[in-house]
Amino acid sequence: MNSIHINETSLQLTLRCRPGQFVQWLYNQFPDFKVAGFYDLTTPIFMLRNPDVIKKIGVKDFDYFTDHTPTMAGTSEKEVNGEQLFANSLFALRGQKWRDMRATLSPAFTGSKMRHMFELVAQSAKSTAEFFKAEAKAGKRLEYEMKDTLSRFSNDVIATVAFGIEVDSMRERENDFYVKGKQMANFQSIVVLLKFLLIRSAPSLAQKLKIDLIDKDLAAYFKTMITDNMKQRDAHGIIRNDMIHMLMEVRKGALKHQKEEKDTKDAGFATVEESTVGKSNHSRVWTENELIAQCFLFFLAGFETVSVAMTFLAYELTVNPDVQNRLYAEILDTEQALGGNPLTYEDLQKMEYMDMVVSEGLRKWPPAVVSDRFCNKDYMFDDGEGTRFVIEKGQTVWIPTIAIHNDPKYYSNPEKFDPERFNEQNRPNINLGAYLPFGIGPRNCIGSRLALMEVKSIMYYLLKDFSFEPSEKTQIPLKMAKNMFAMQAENGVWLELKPRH
Ligand code: HEM
Repeated sequence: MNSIHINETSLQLTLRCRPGQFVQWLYNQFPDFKVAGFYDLTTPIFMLRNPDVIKKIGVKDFDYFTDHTPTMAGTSEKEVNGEQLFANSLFALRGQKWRDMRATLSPAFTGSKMRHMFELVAQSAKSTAEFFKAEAKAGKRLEYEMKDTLSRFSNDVIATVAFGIEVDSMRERENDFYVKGKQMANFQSIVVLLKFLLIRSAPSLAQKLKIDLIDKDLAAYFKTMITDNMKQRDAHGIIRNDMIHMLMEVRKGALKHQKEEKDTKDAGFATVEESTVGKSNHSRVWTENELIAQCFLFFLAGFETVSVAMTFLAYELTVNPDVQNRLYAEILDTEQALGGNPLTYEDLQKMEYMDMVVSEGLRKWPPAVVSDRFCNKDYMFDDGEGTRFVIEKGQTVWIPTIAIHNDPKYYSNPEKFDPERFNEQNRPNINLGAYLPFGIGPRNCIGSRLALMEVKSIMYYLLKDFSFEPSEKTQIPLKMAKNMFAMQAENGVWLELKPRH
């Protein structure tokens, strides 16, 4: 192992750099090493540079690396007070409490639950396409910045799926849910950055002050929405196939994995199989706040990531018209086979080229550029080839997803957008330690099936009626903006939707 000393915190560096570039720069410093170390001032961080090492730490030796680094939450279960939202969310929870929450929520994200939720997602996708059709009919030119446009769609999906309300952010552009949601997801605001730094540098003080990354007033707004919604449903016996319904089932102890549930790759190649942790039993009873905290996380985890995935995919389809045409042909075939019936979750899953295209989009532009793990007991790293050293309890390891996805060692000509990497013949050759859009092991993204369903649905409904074309504002090739948390194009991703009929 070799190491490098960075005289700025990684926070400072990422503020000045483009996030993907920063990770790739670090990764490229040590091309011959499986693990490289760097110091974030005095804190050592181990960067895992090898797919087999990533699988070992992420899956086989998961018990040493169950949690994320406590930069945003207390360091122990006792330190997280019941009222905090982010700290009680699945992403931030630690140890046994995380295991219990994962097992509680896992049955809500299976293929069969997604099948039920599909209608809500498809409704939002259809409504978005209808909006563009109406604009075209009114004689308007359909030139849009896609991040803004598609984040309105992903906002409406989270509103309907996680908060149980219907909003229309394409037509009512400044609706409360969208405006407040955007504020909540804005991790670049100076207040959030200061809170982040305080939690990170003085966790005990942050704990005493009950600091939470989520703003109090915004939290109150969304919390009231959820509790009112639950009361209405209780009072009137309303059942709606969404996350609130699932959480109400959790309260009754009625949400369980179905025995016959098939899991592997059912929603697409990029999904990660749920581990035994997610399928285990526990007897913990959750408070209302602990359950509501999960809806907030679904918003934070699903809003930006899904918008980024869709935006960069739209760009690639625009600059690769041959891929777009082939995908359109598959959409037409699917529509014809439907014979006038509405698209179902199963139909979407059957679209093989769509899955190849989405998998390649997530390879080239992974919305989560890096994943981390926190070592919870001393770990002897041994690659069996002479490299042995201890990763101490309290130290952090990084999985540099974007760098691995763009390393020619694993993907030849990585700059090329080539869905054929994921065709039936090539799929078995992909090392799963080198394809990590939704992370790895038991701590992988619980929402991957929902995310893929969103991306595929919107692409289906938009491409059915419009082609994606470059406009004068399209920046080719794209340049990335200096943005600490998000993958963002410098001038946005502009393109034109041209009506097909
Ligand atoms: C394309 C979209 C998305 C991408 C690329 C993405 C990626 C990720 C990644 C990389 C992780 C960390 C995994 C690890 O460390 O191994 C994660 C965790 C998580 N994601 Fe996603 N995600 C997406 C969409 C969503 C959606 C729609 C939801 C919502 C419901 C969601 C909910 C979560 C949650 C709750 C966690 C924490 C899981 C845990 O700690 O047990 N994500 N996601």
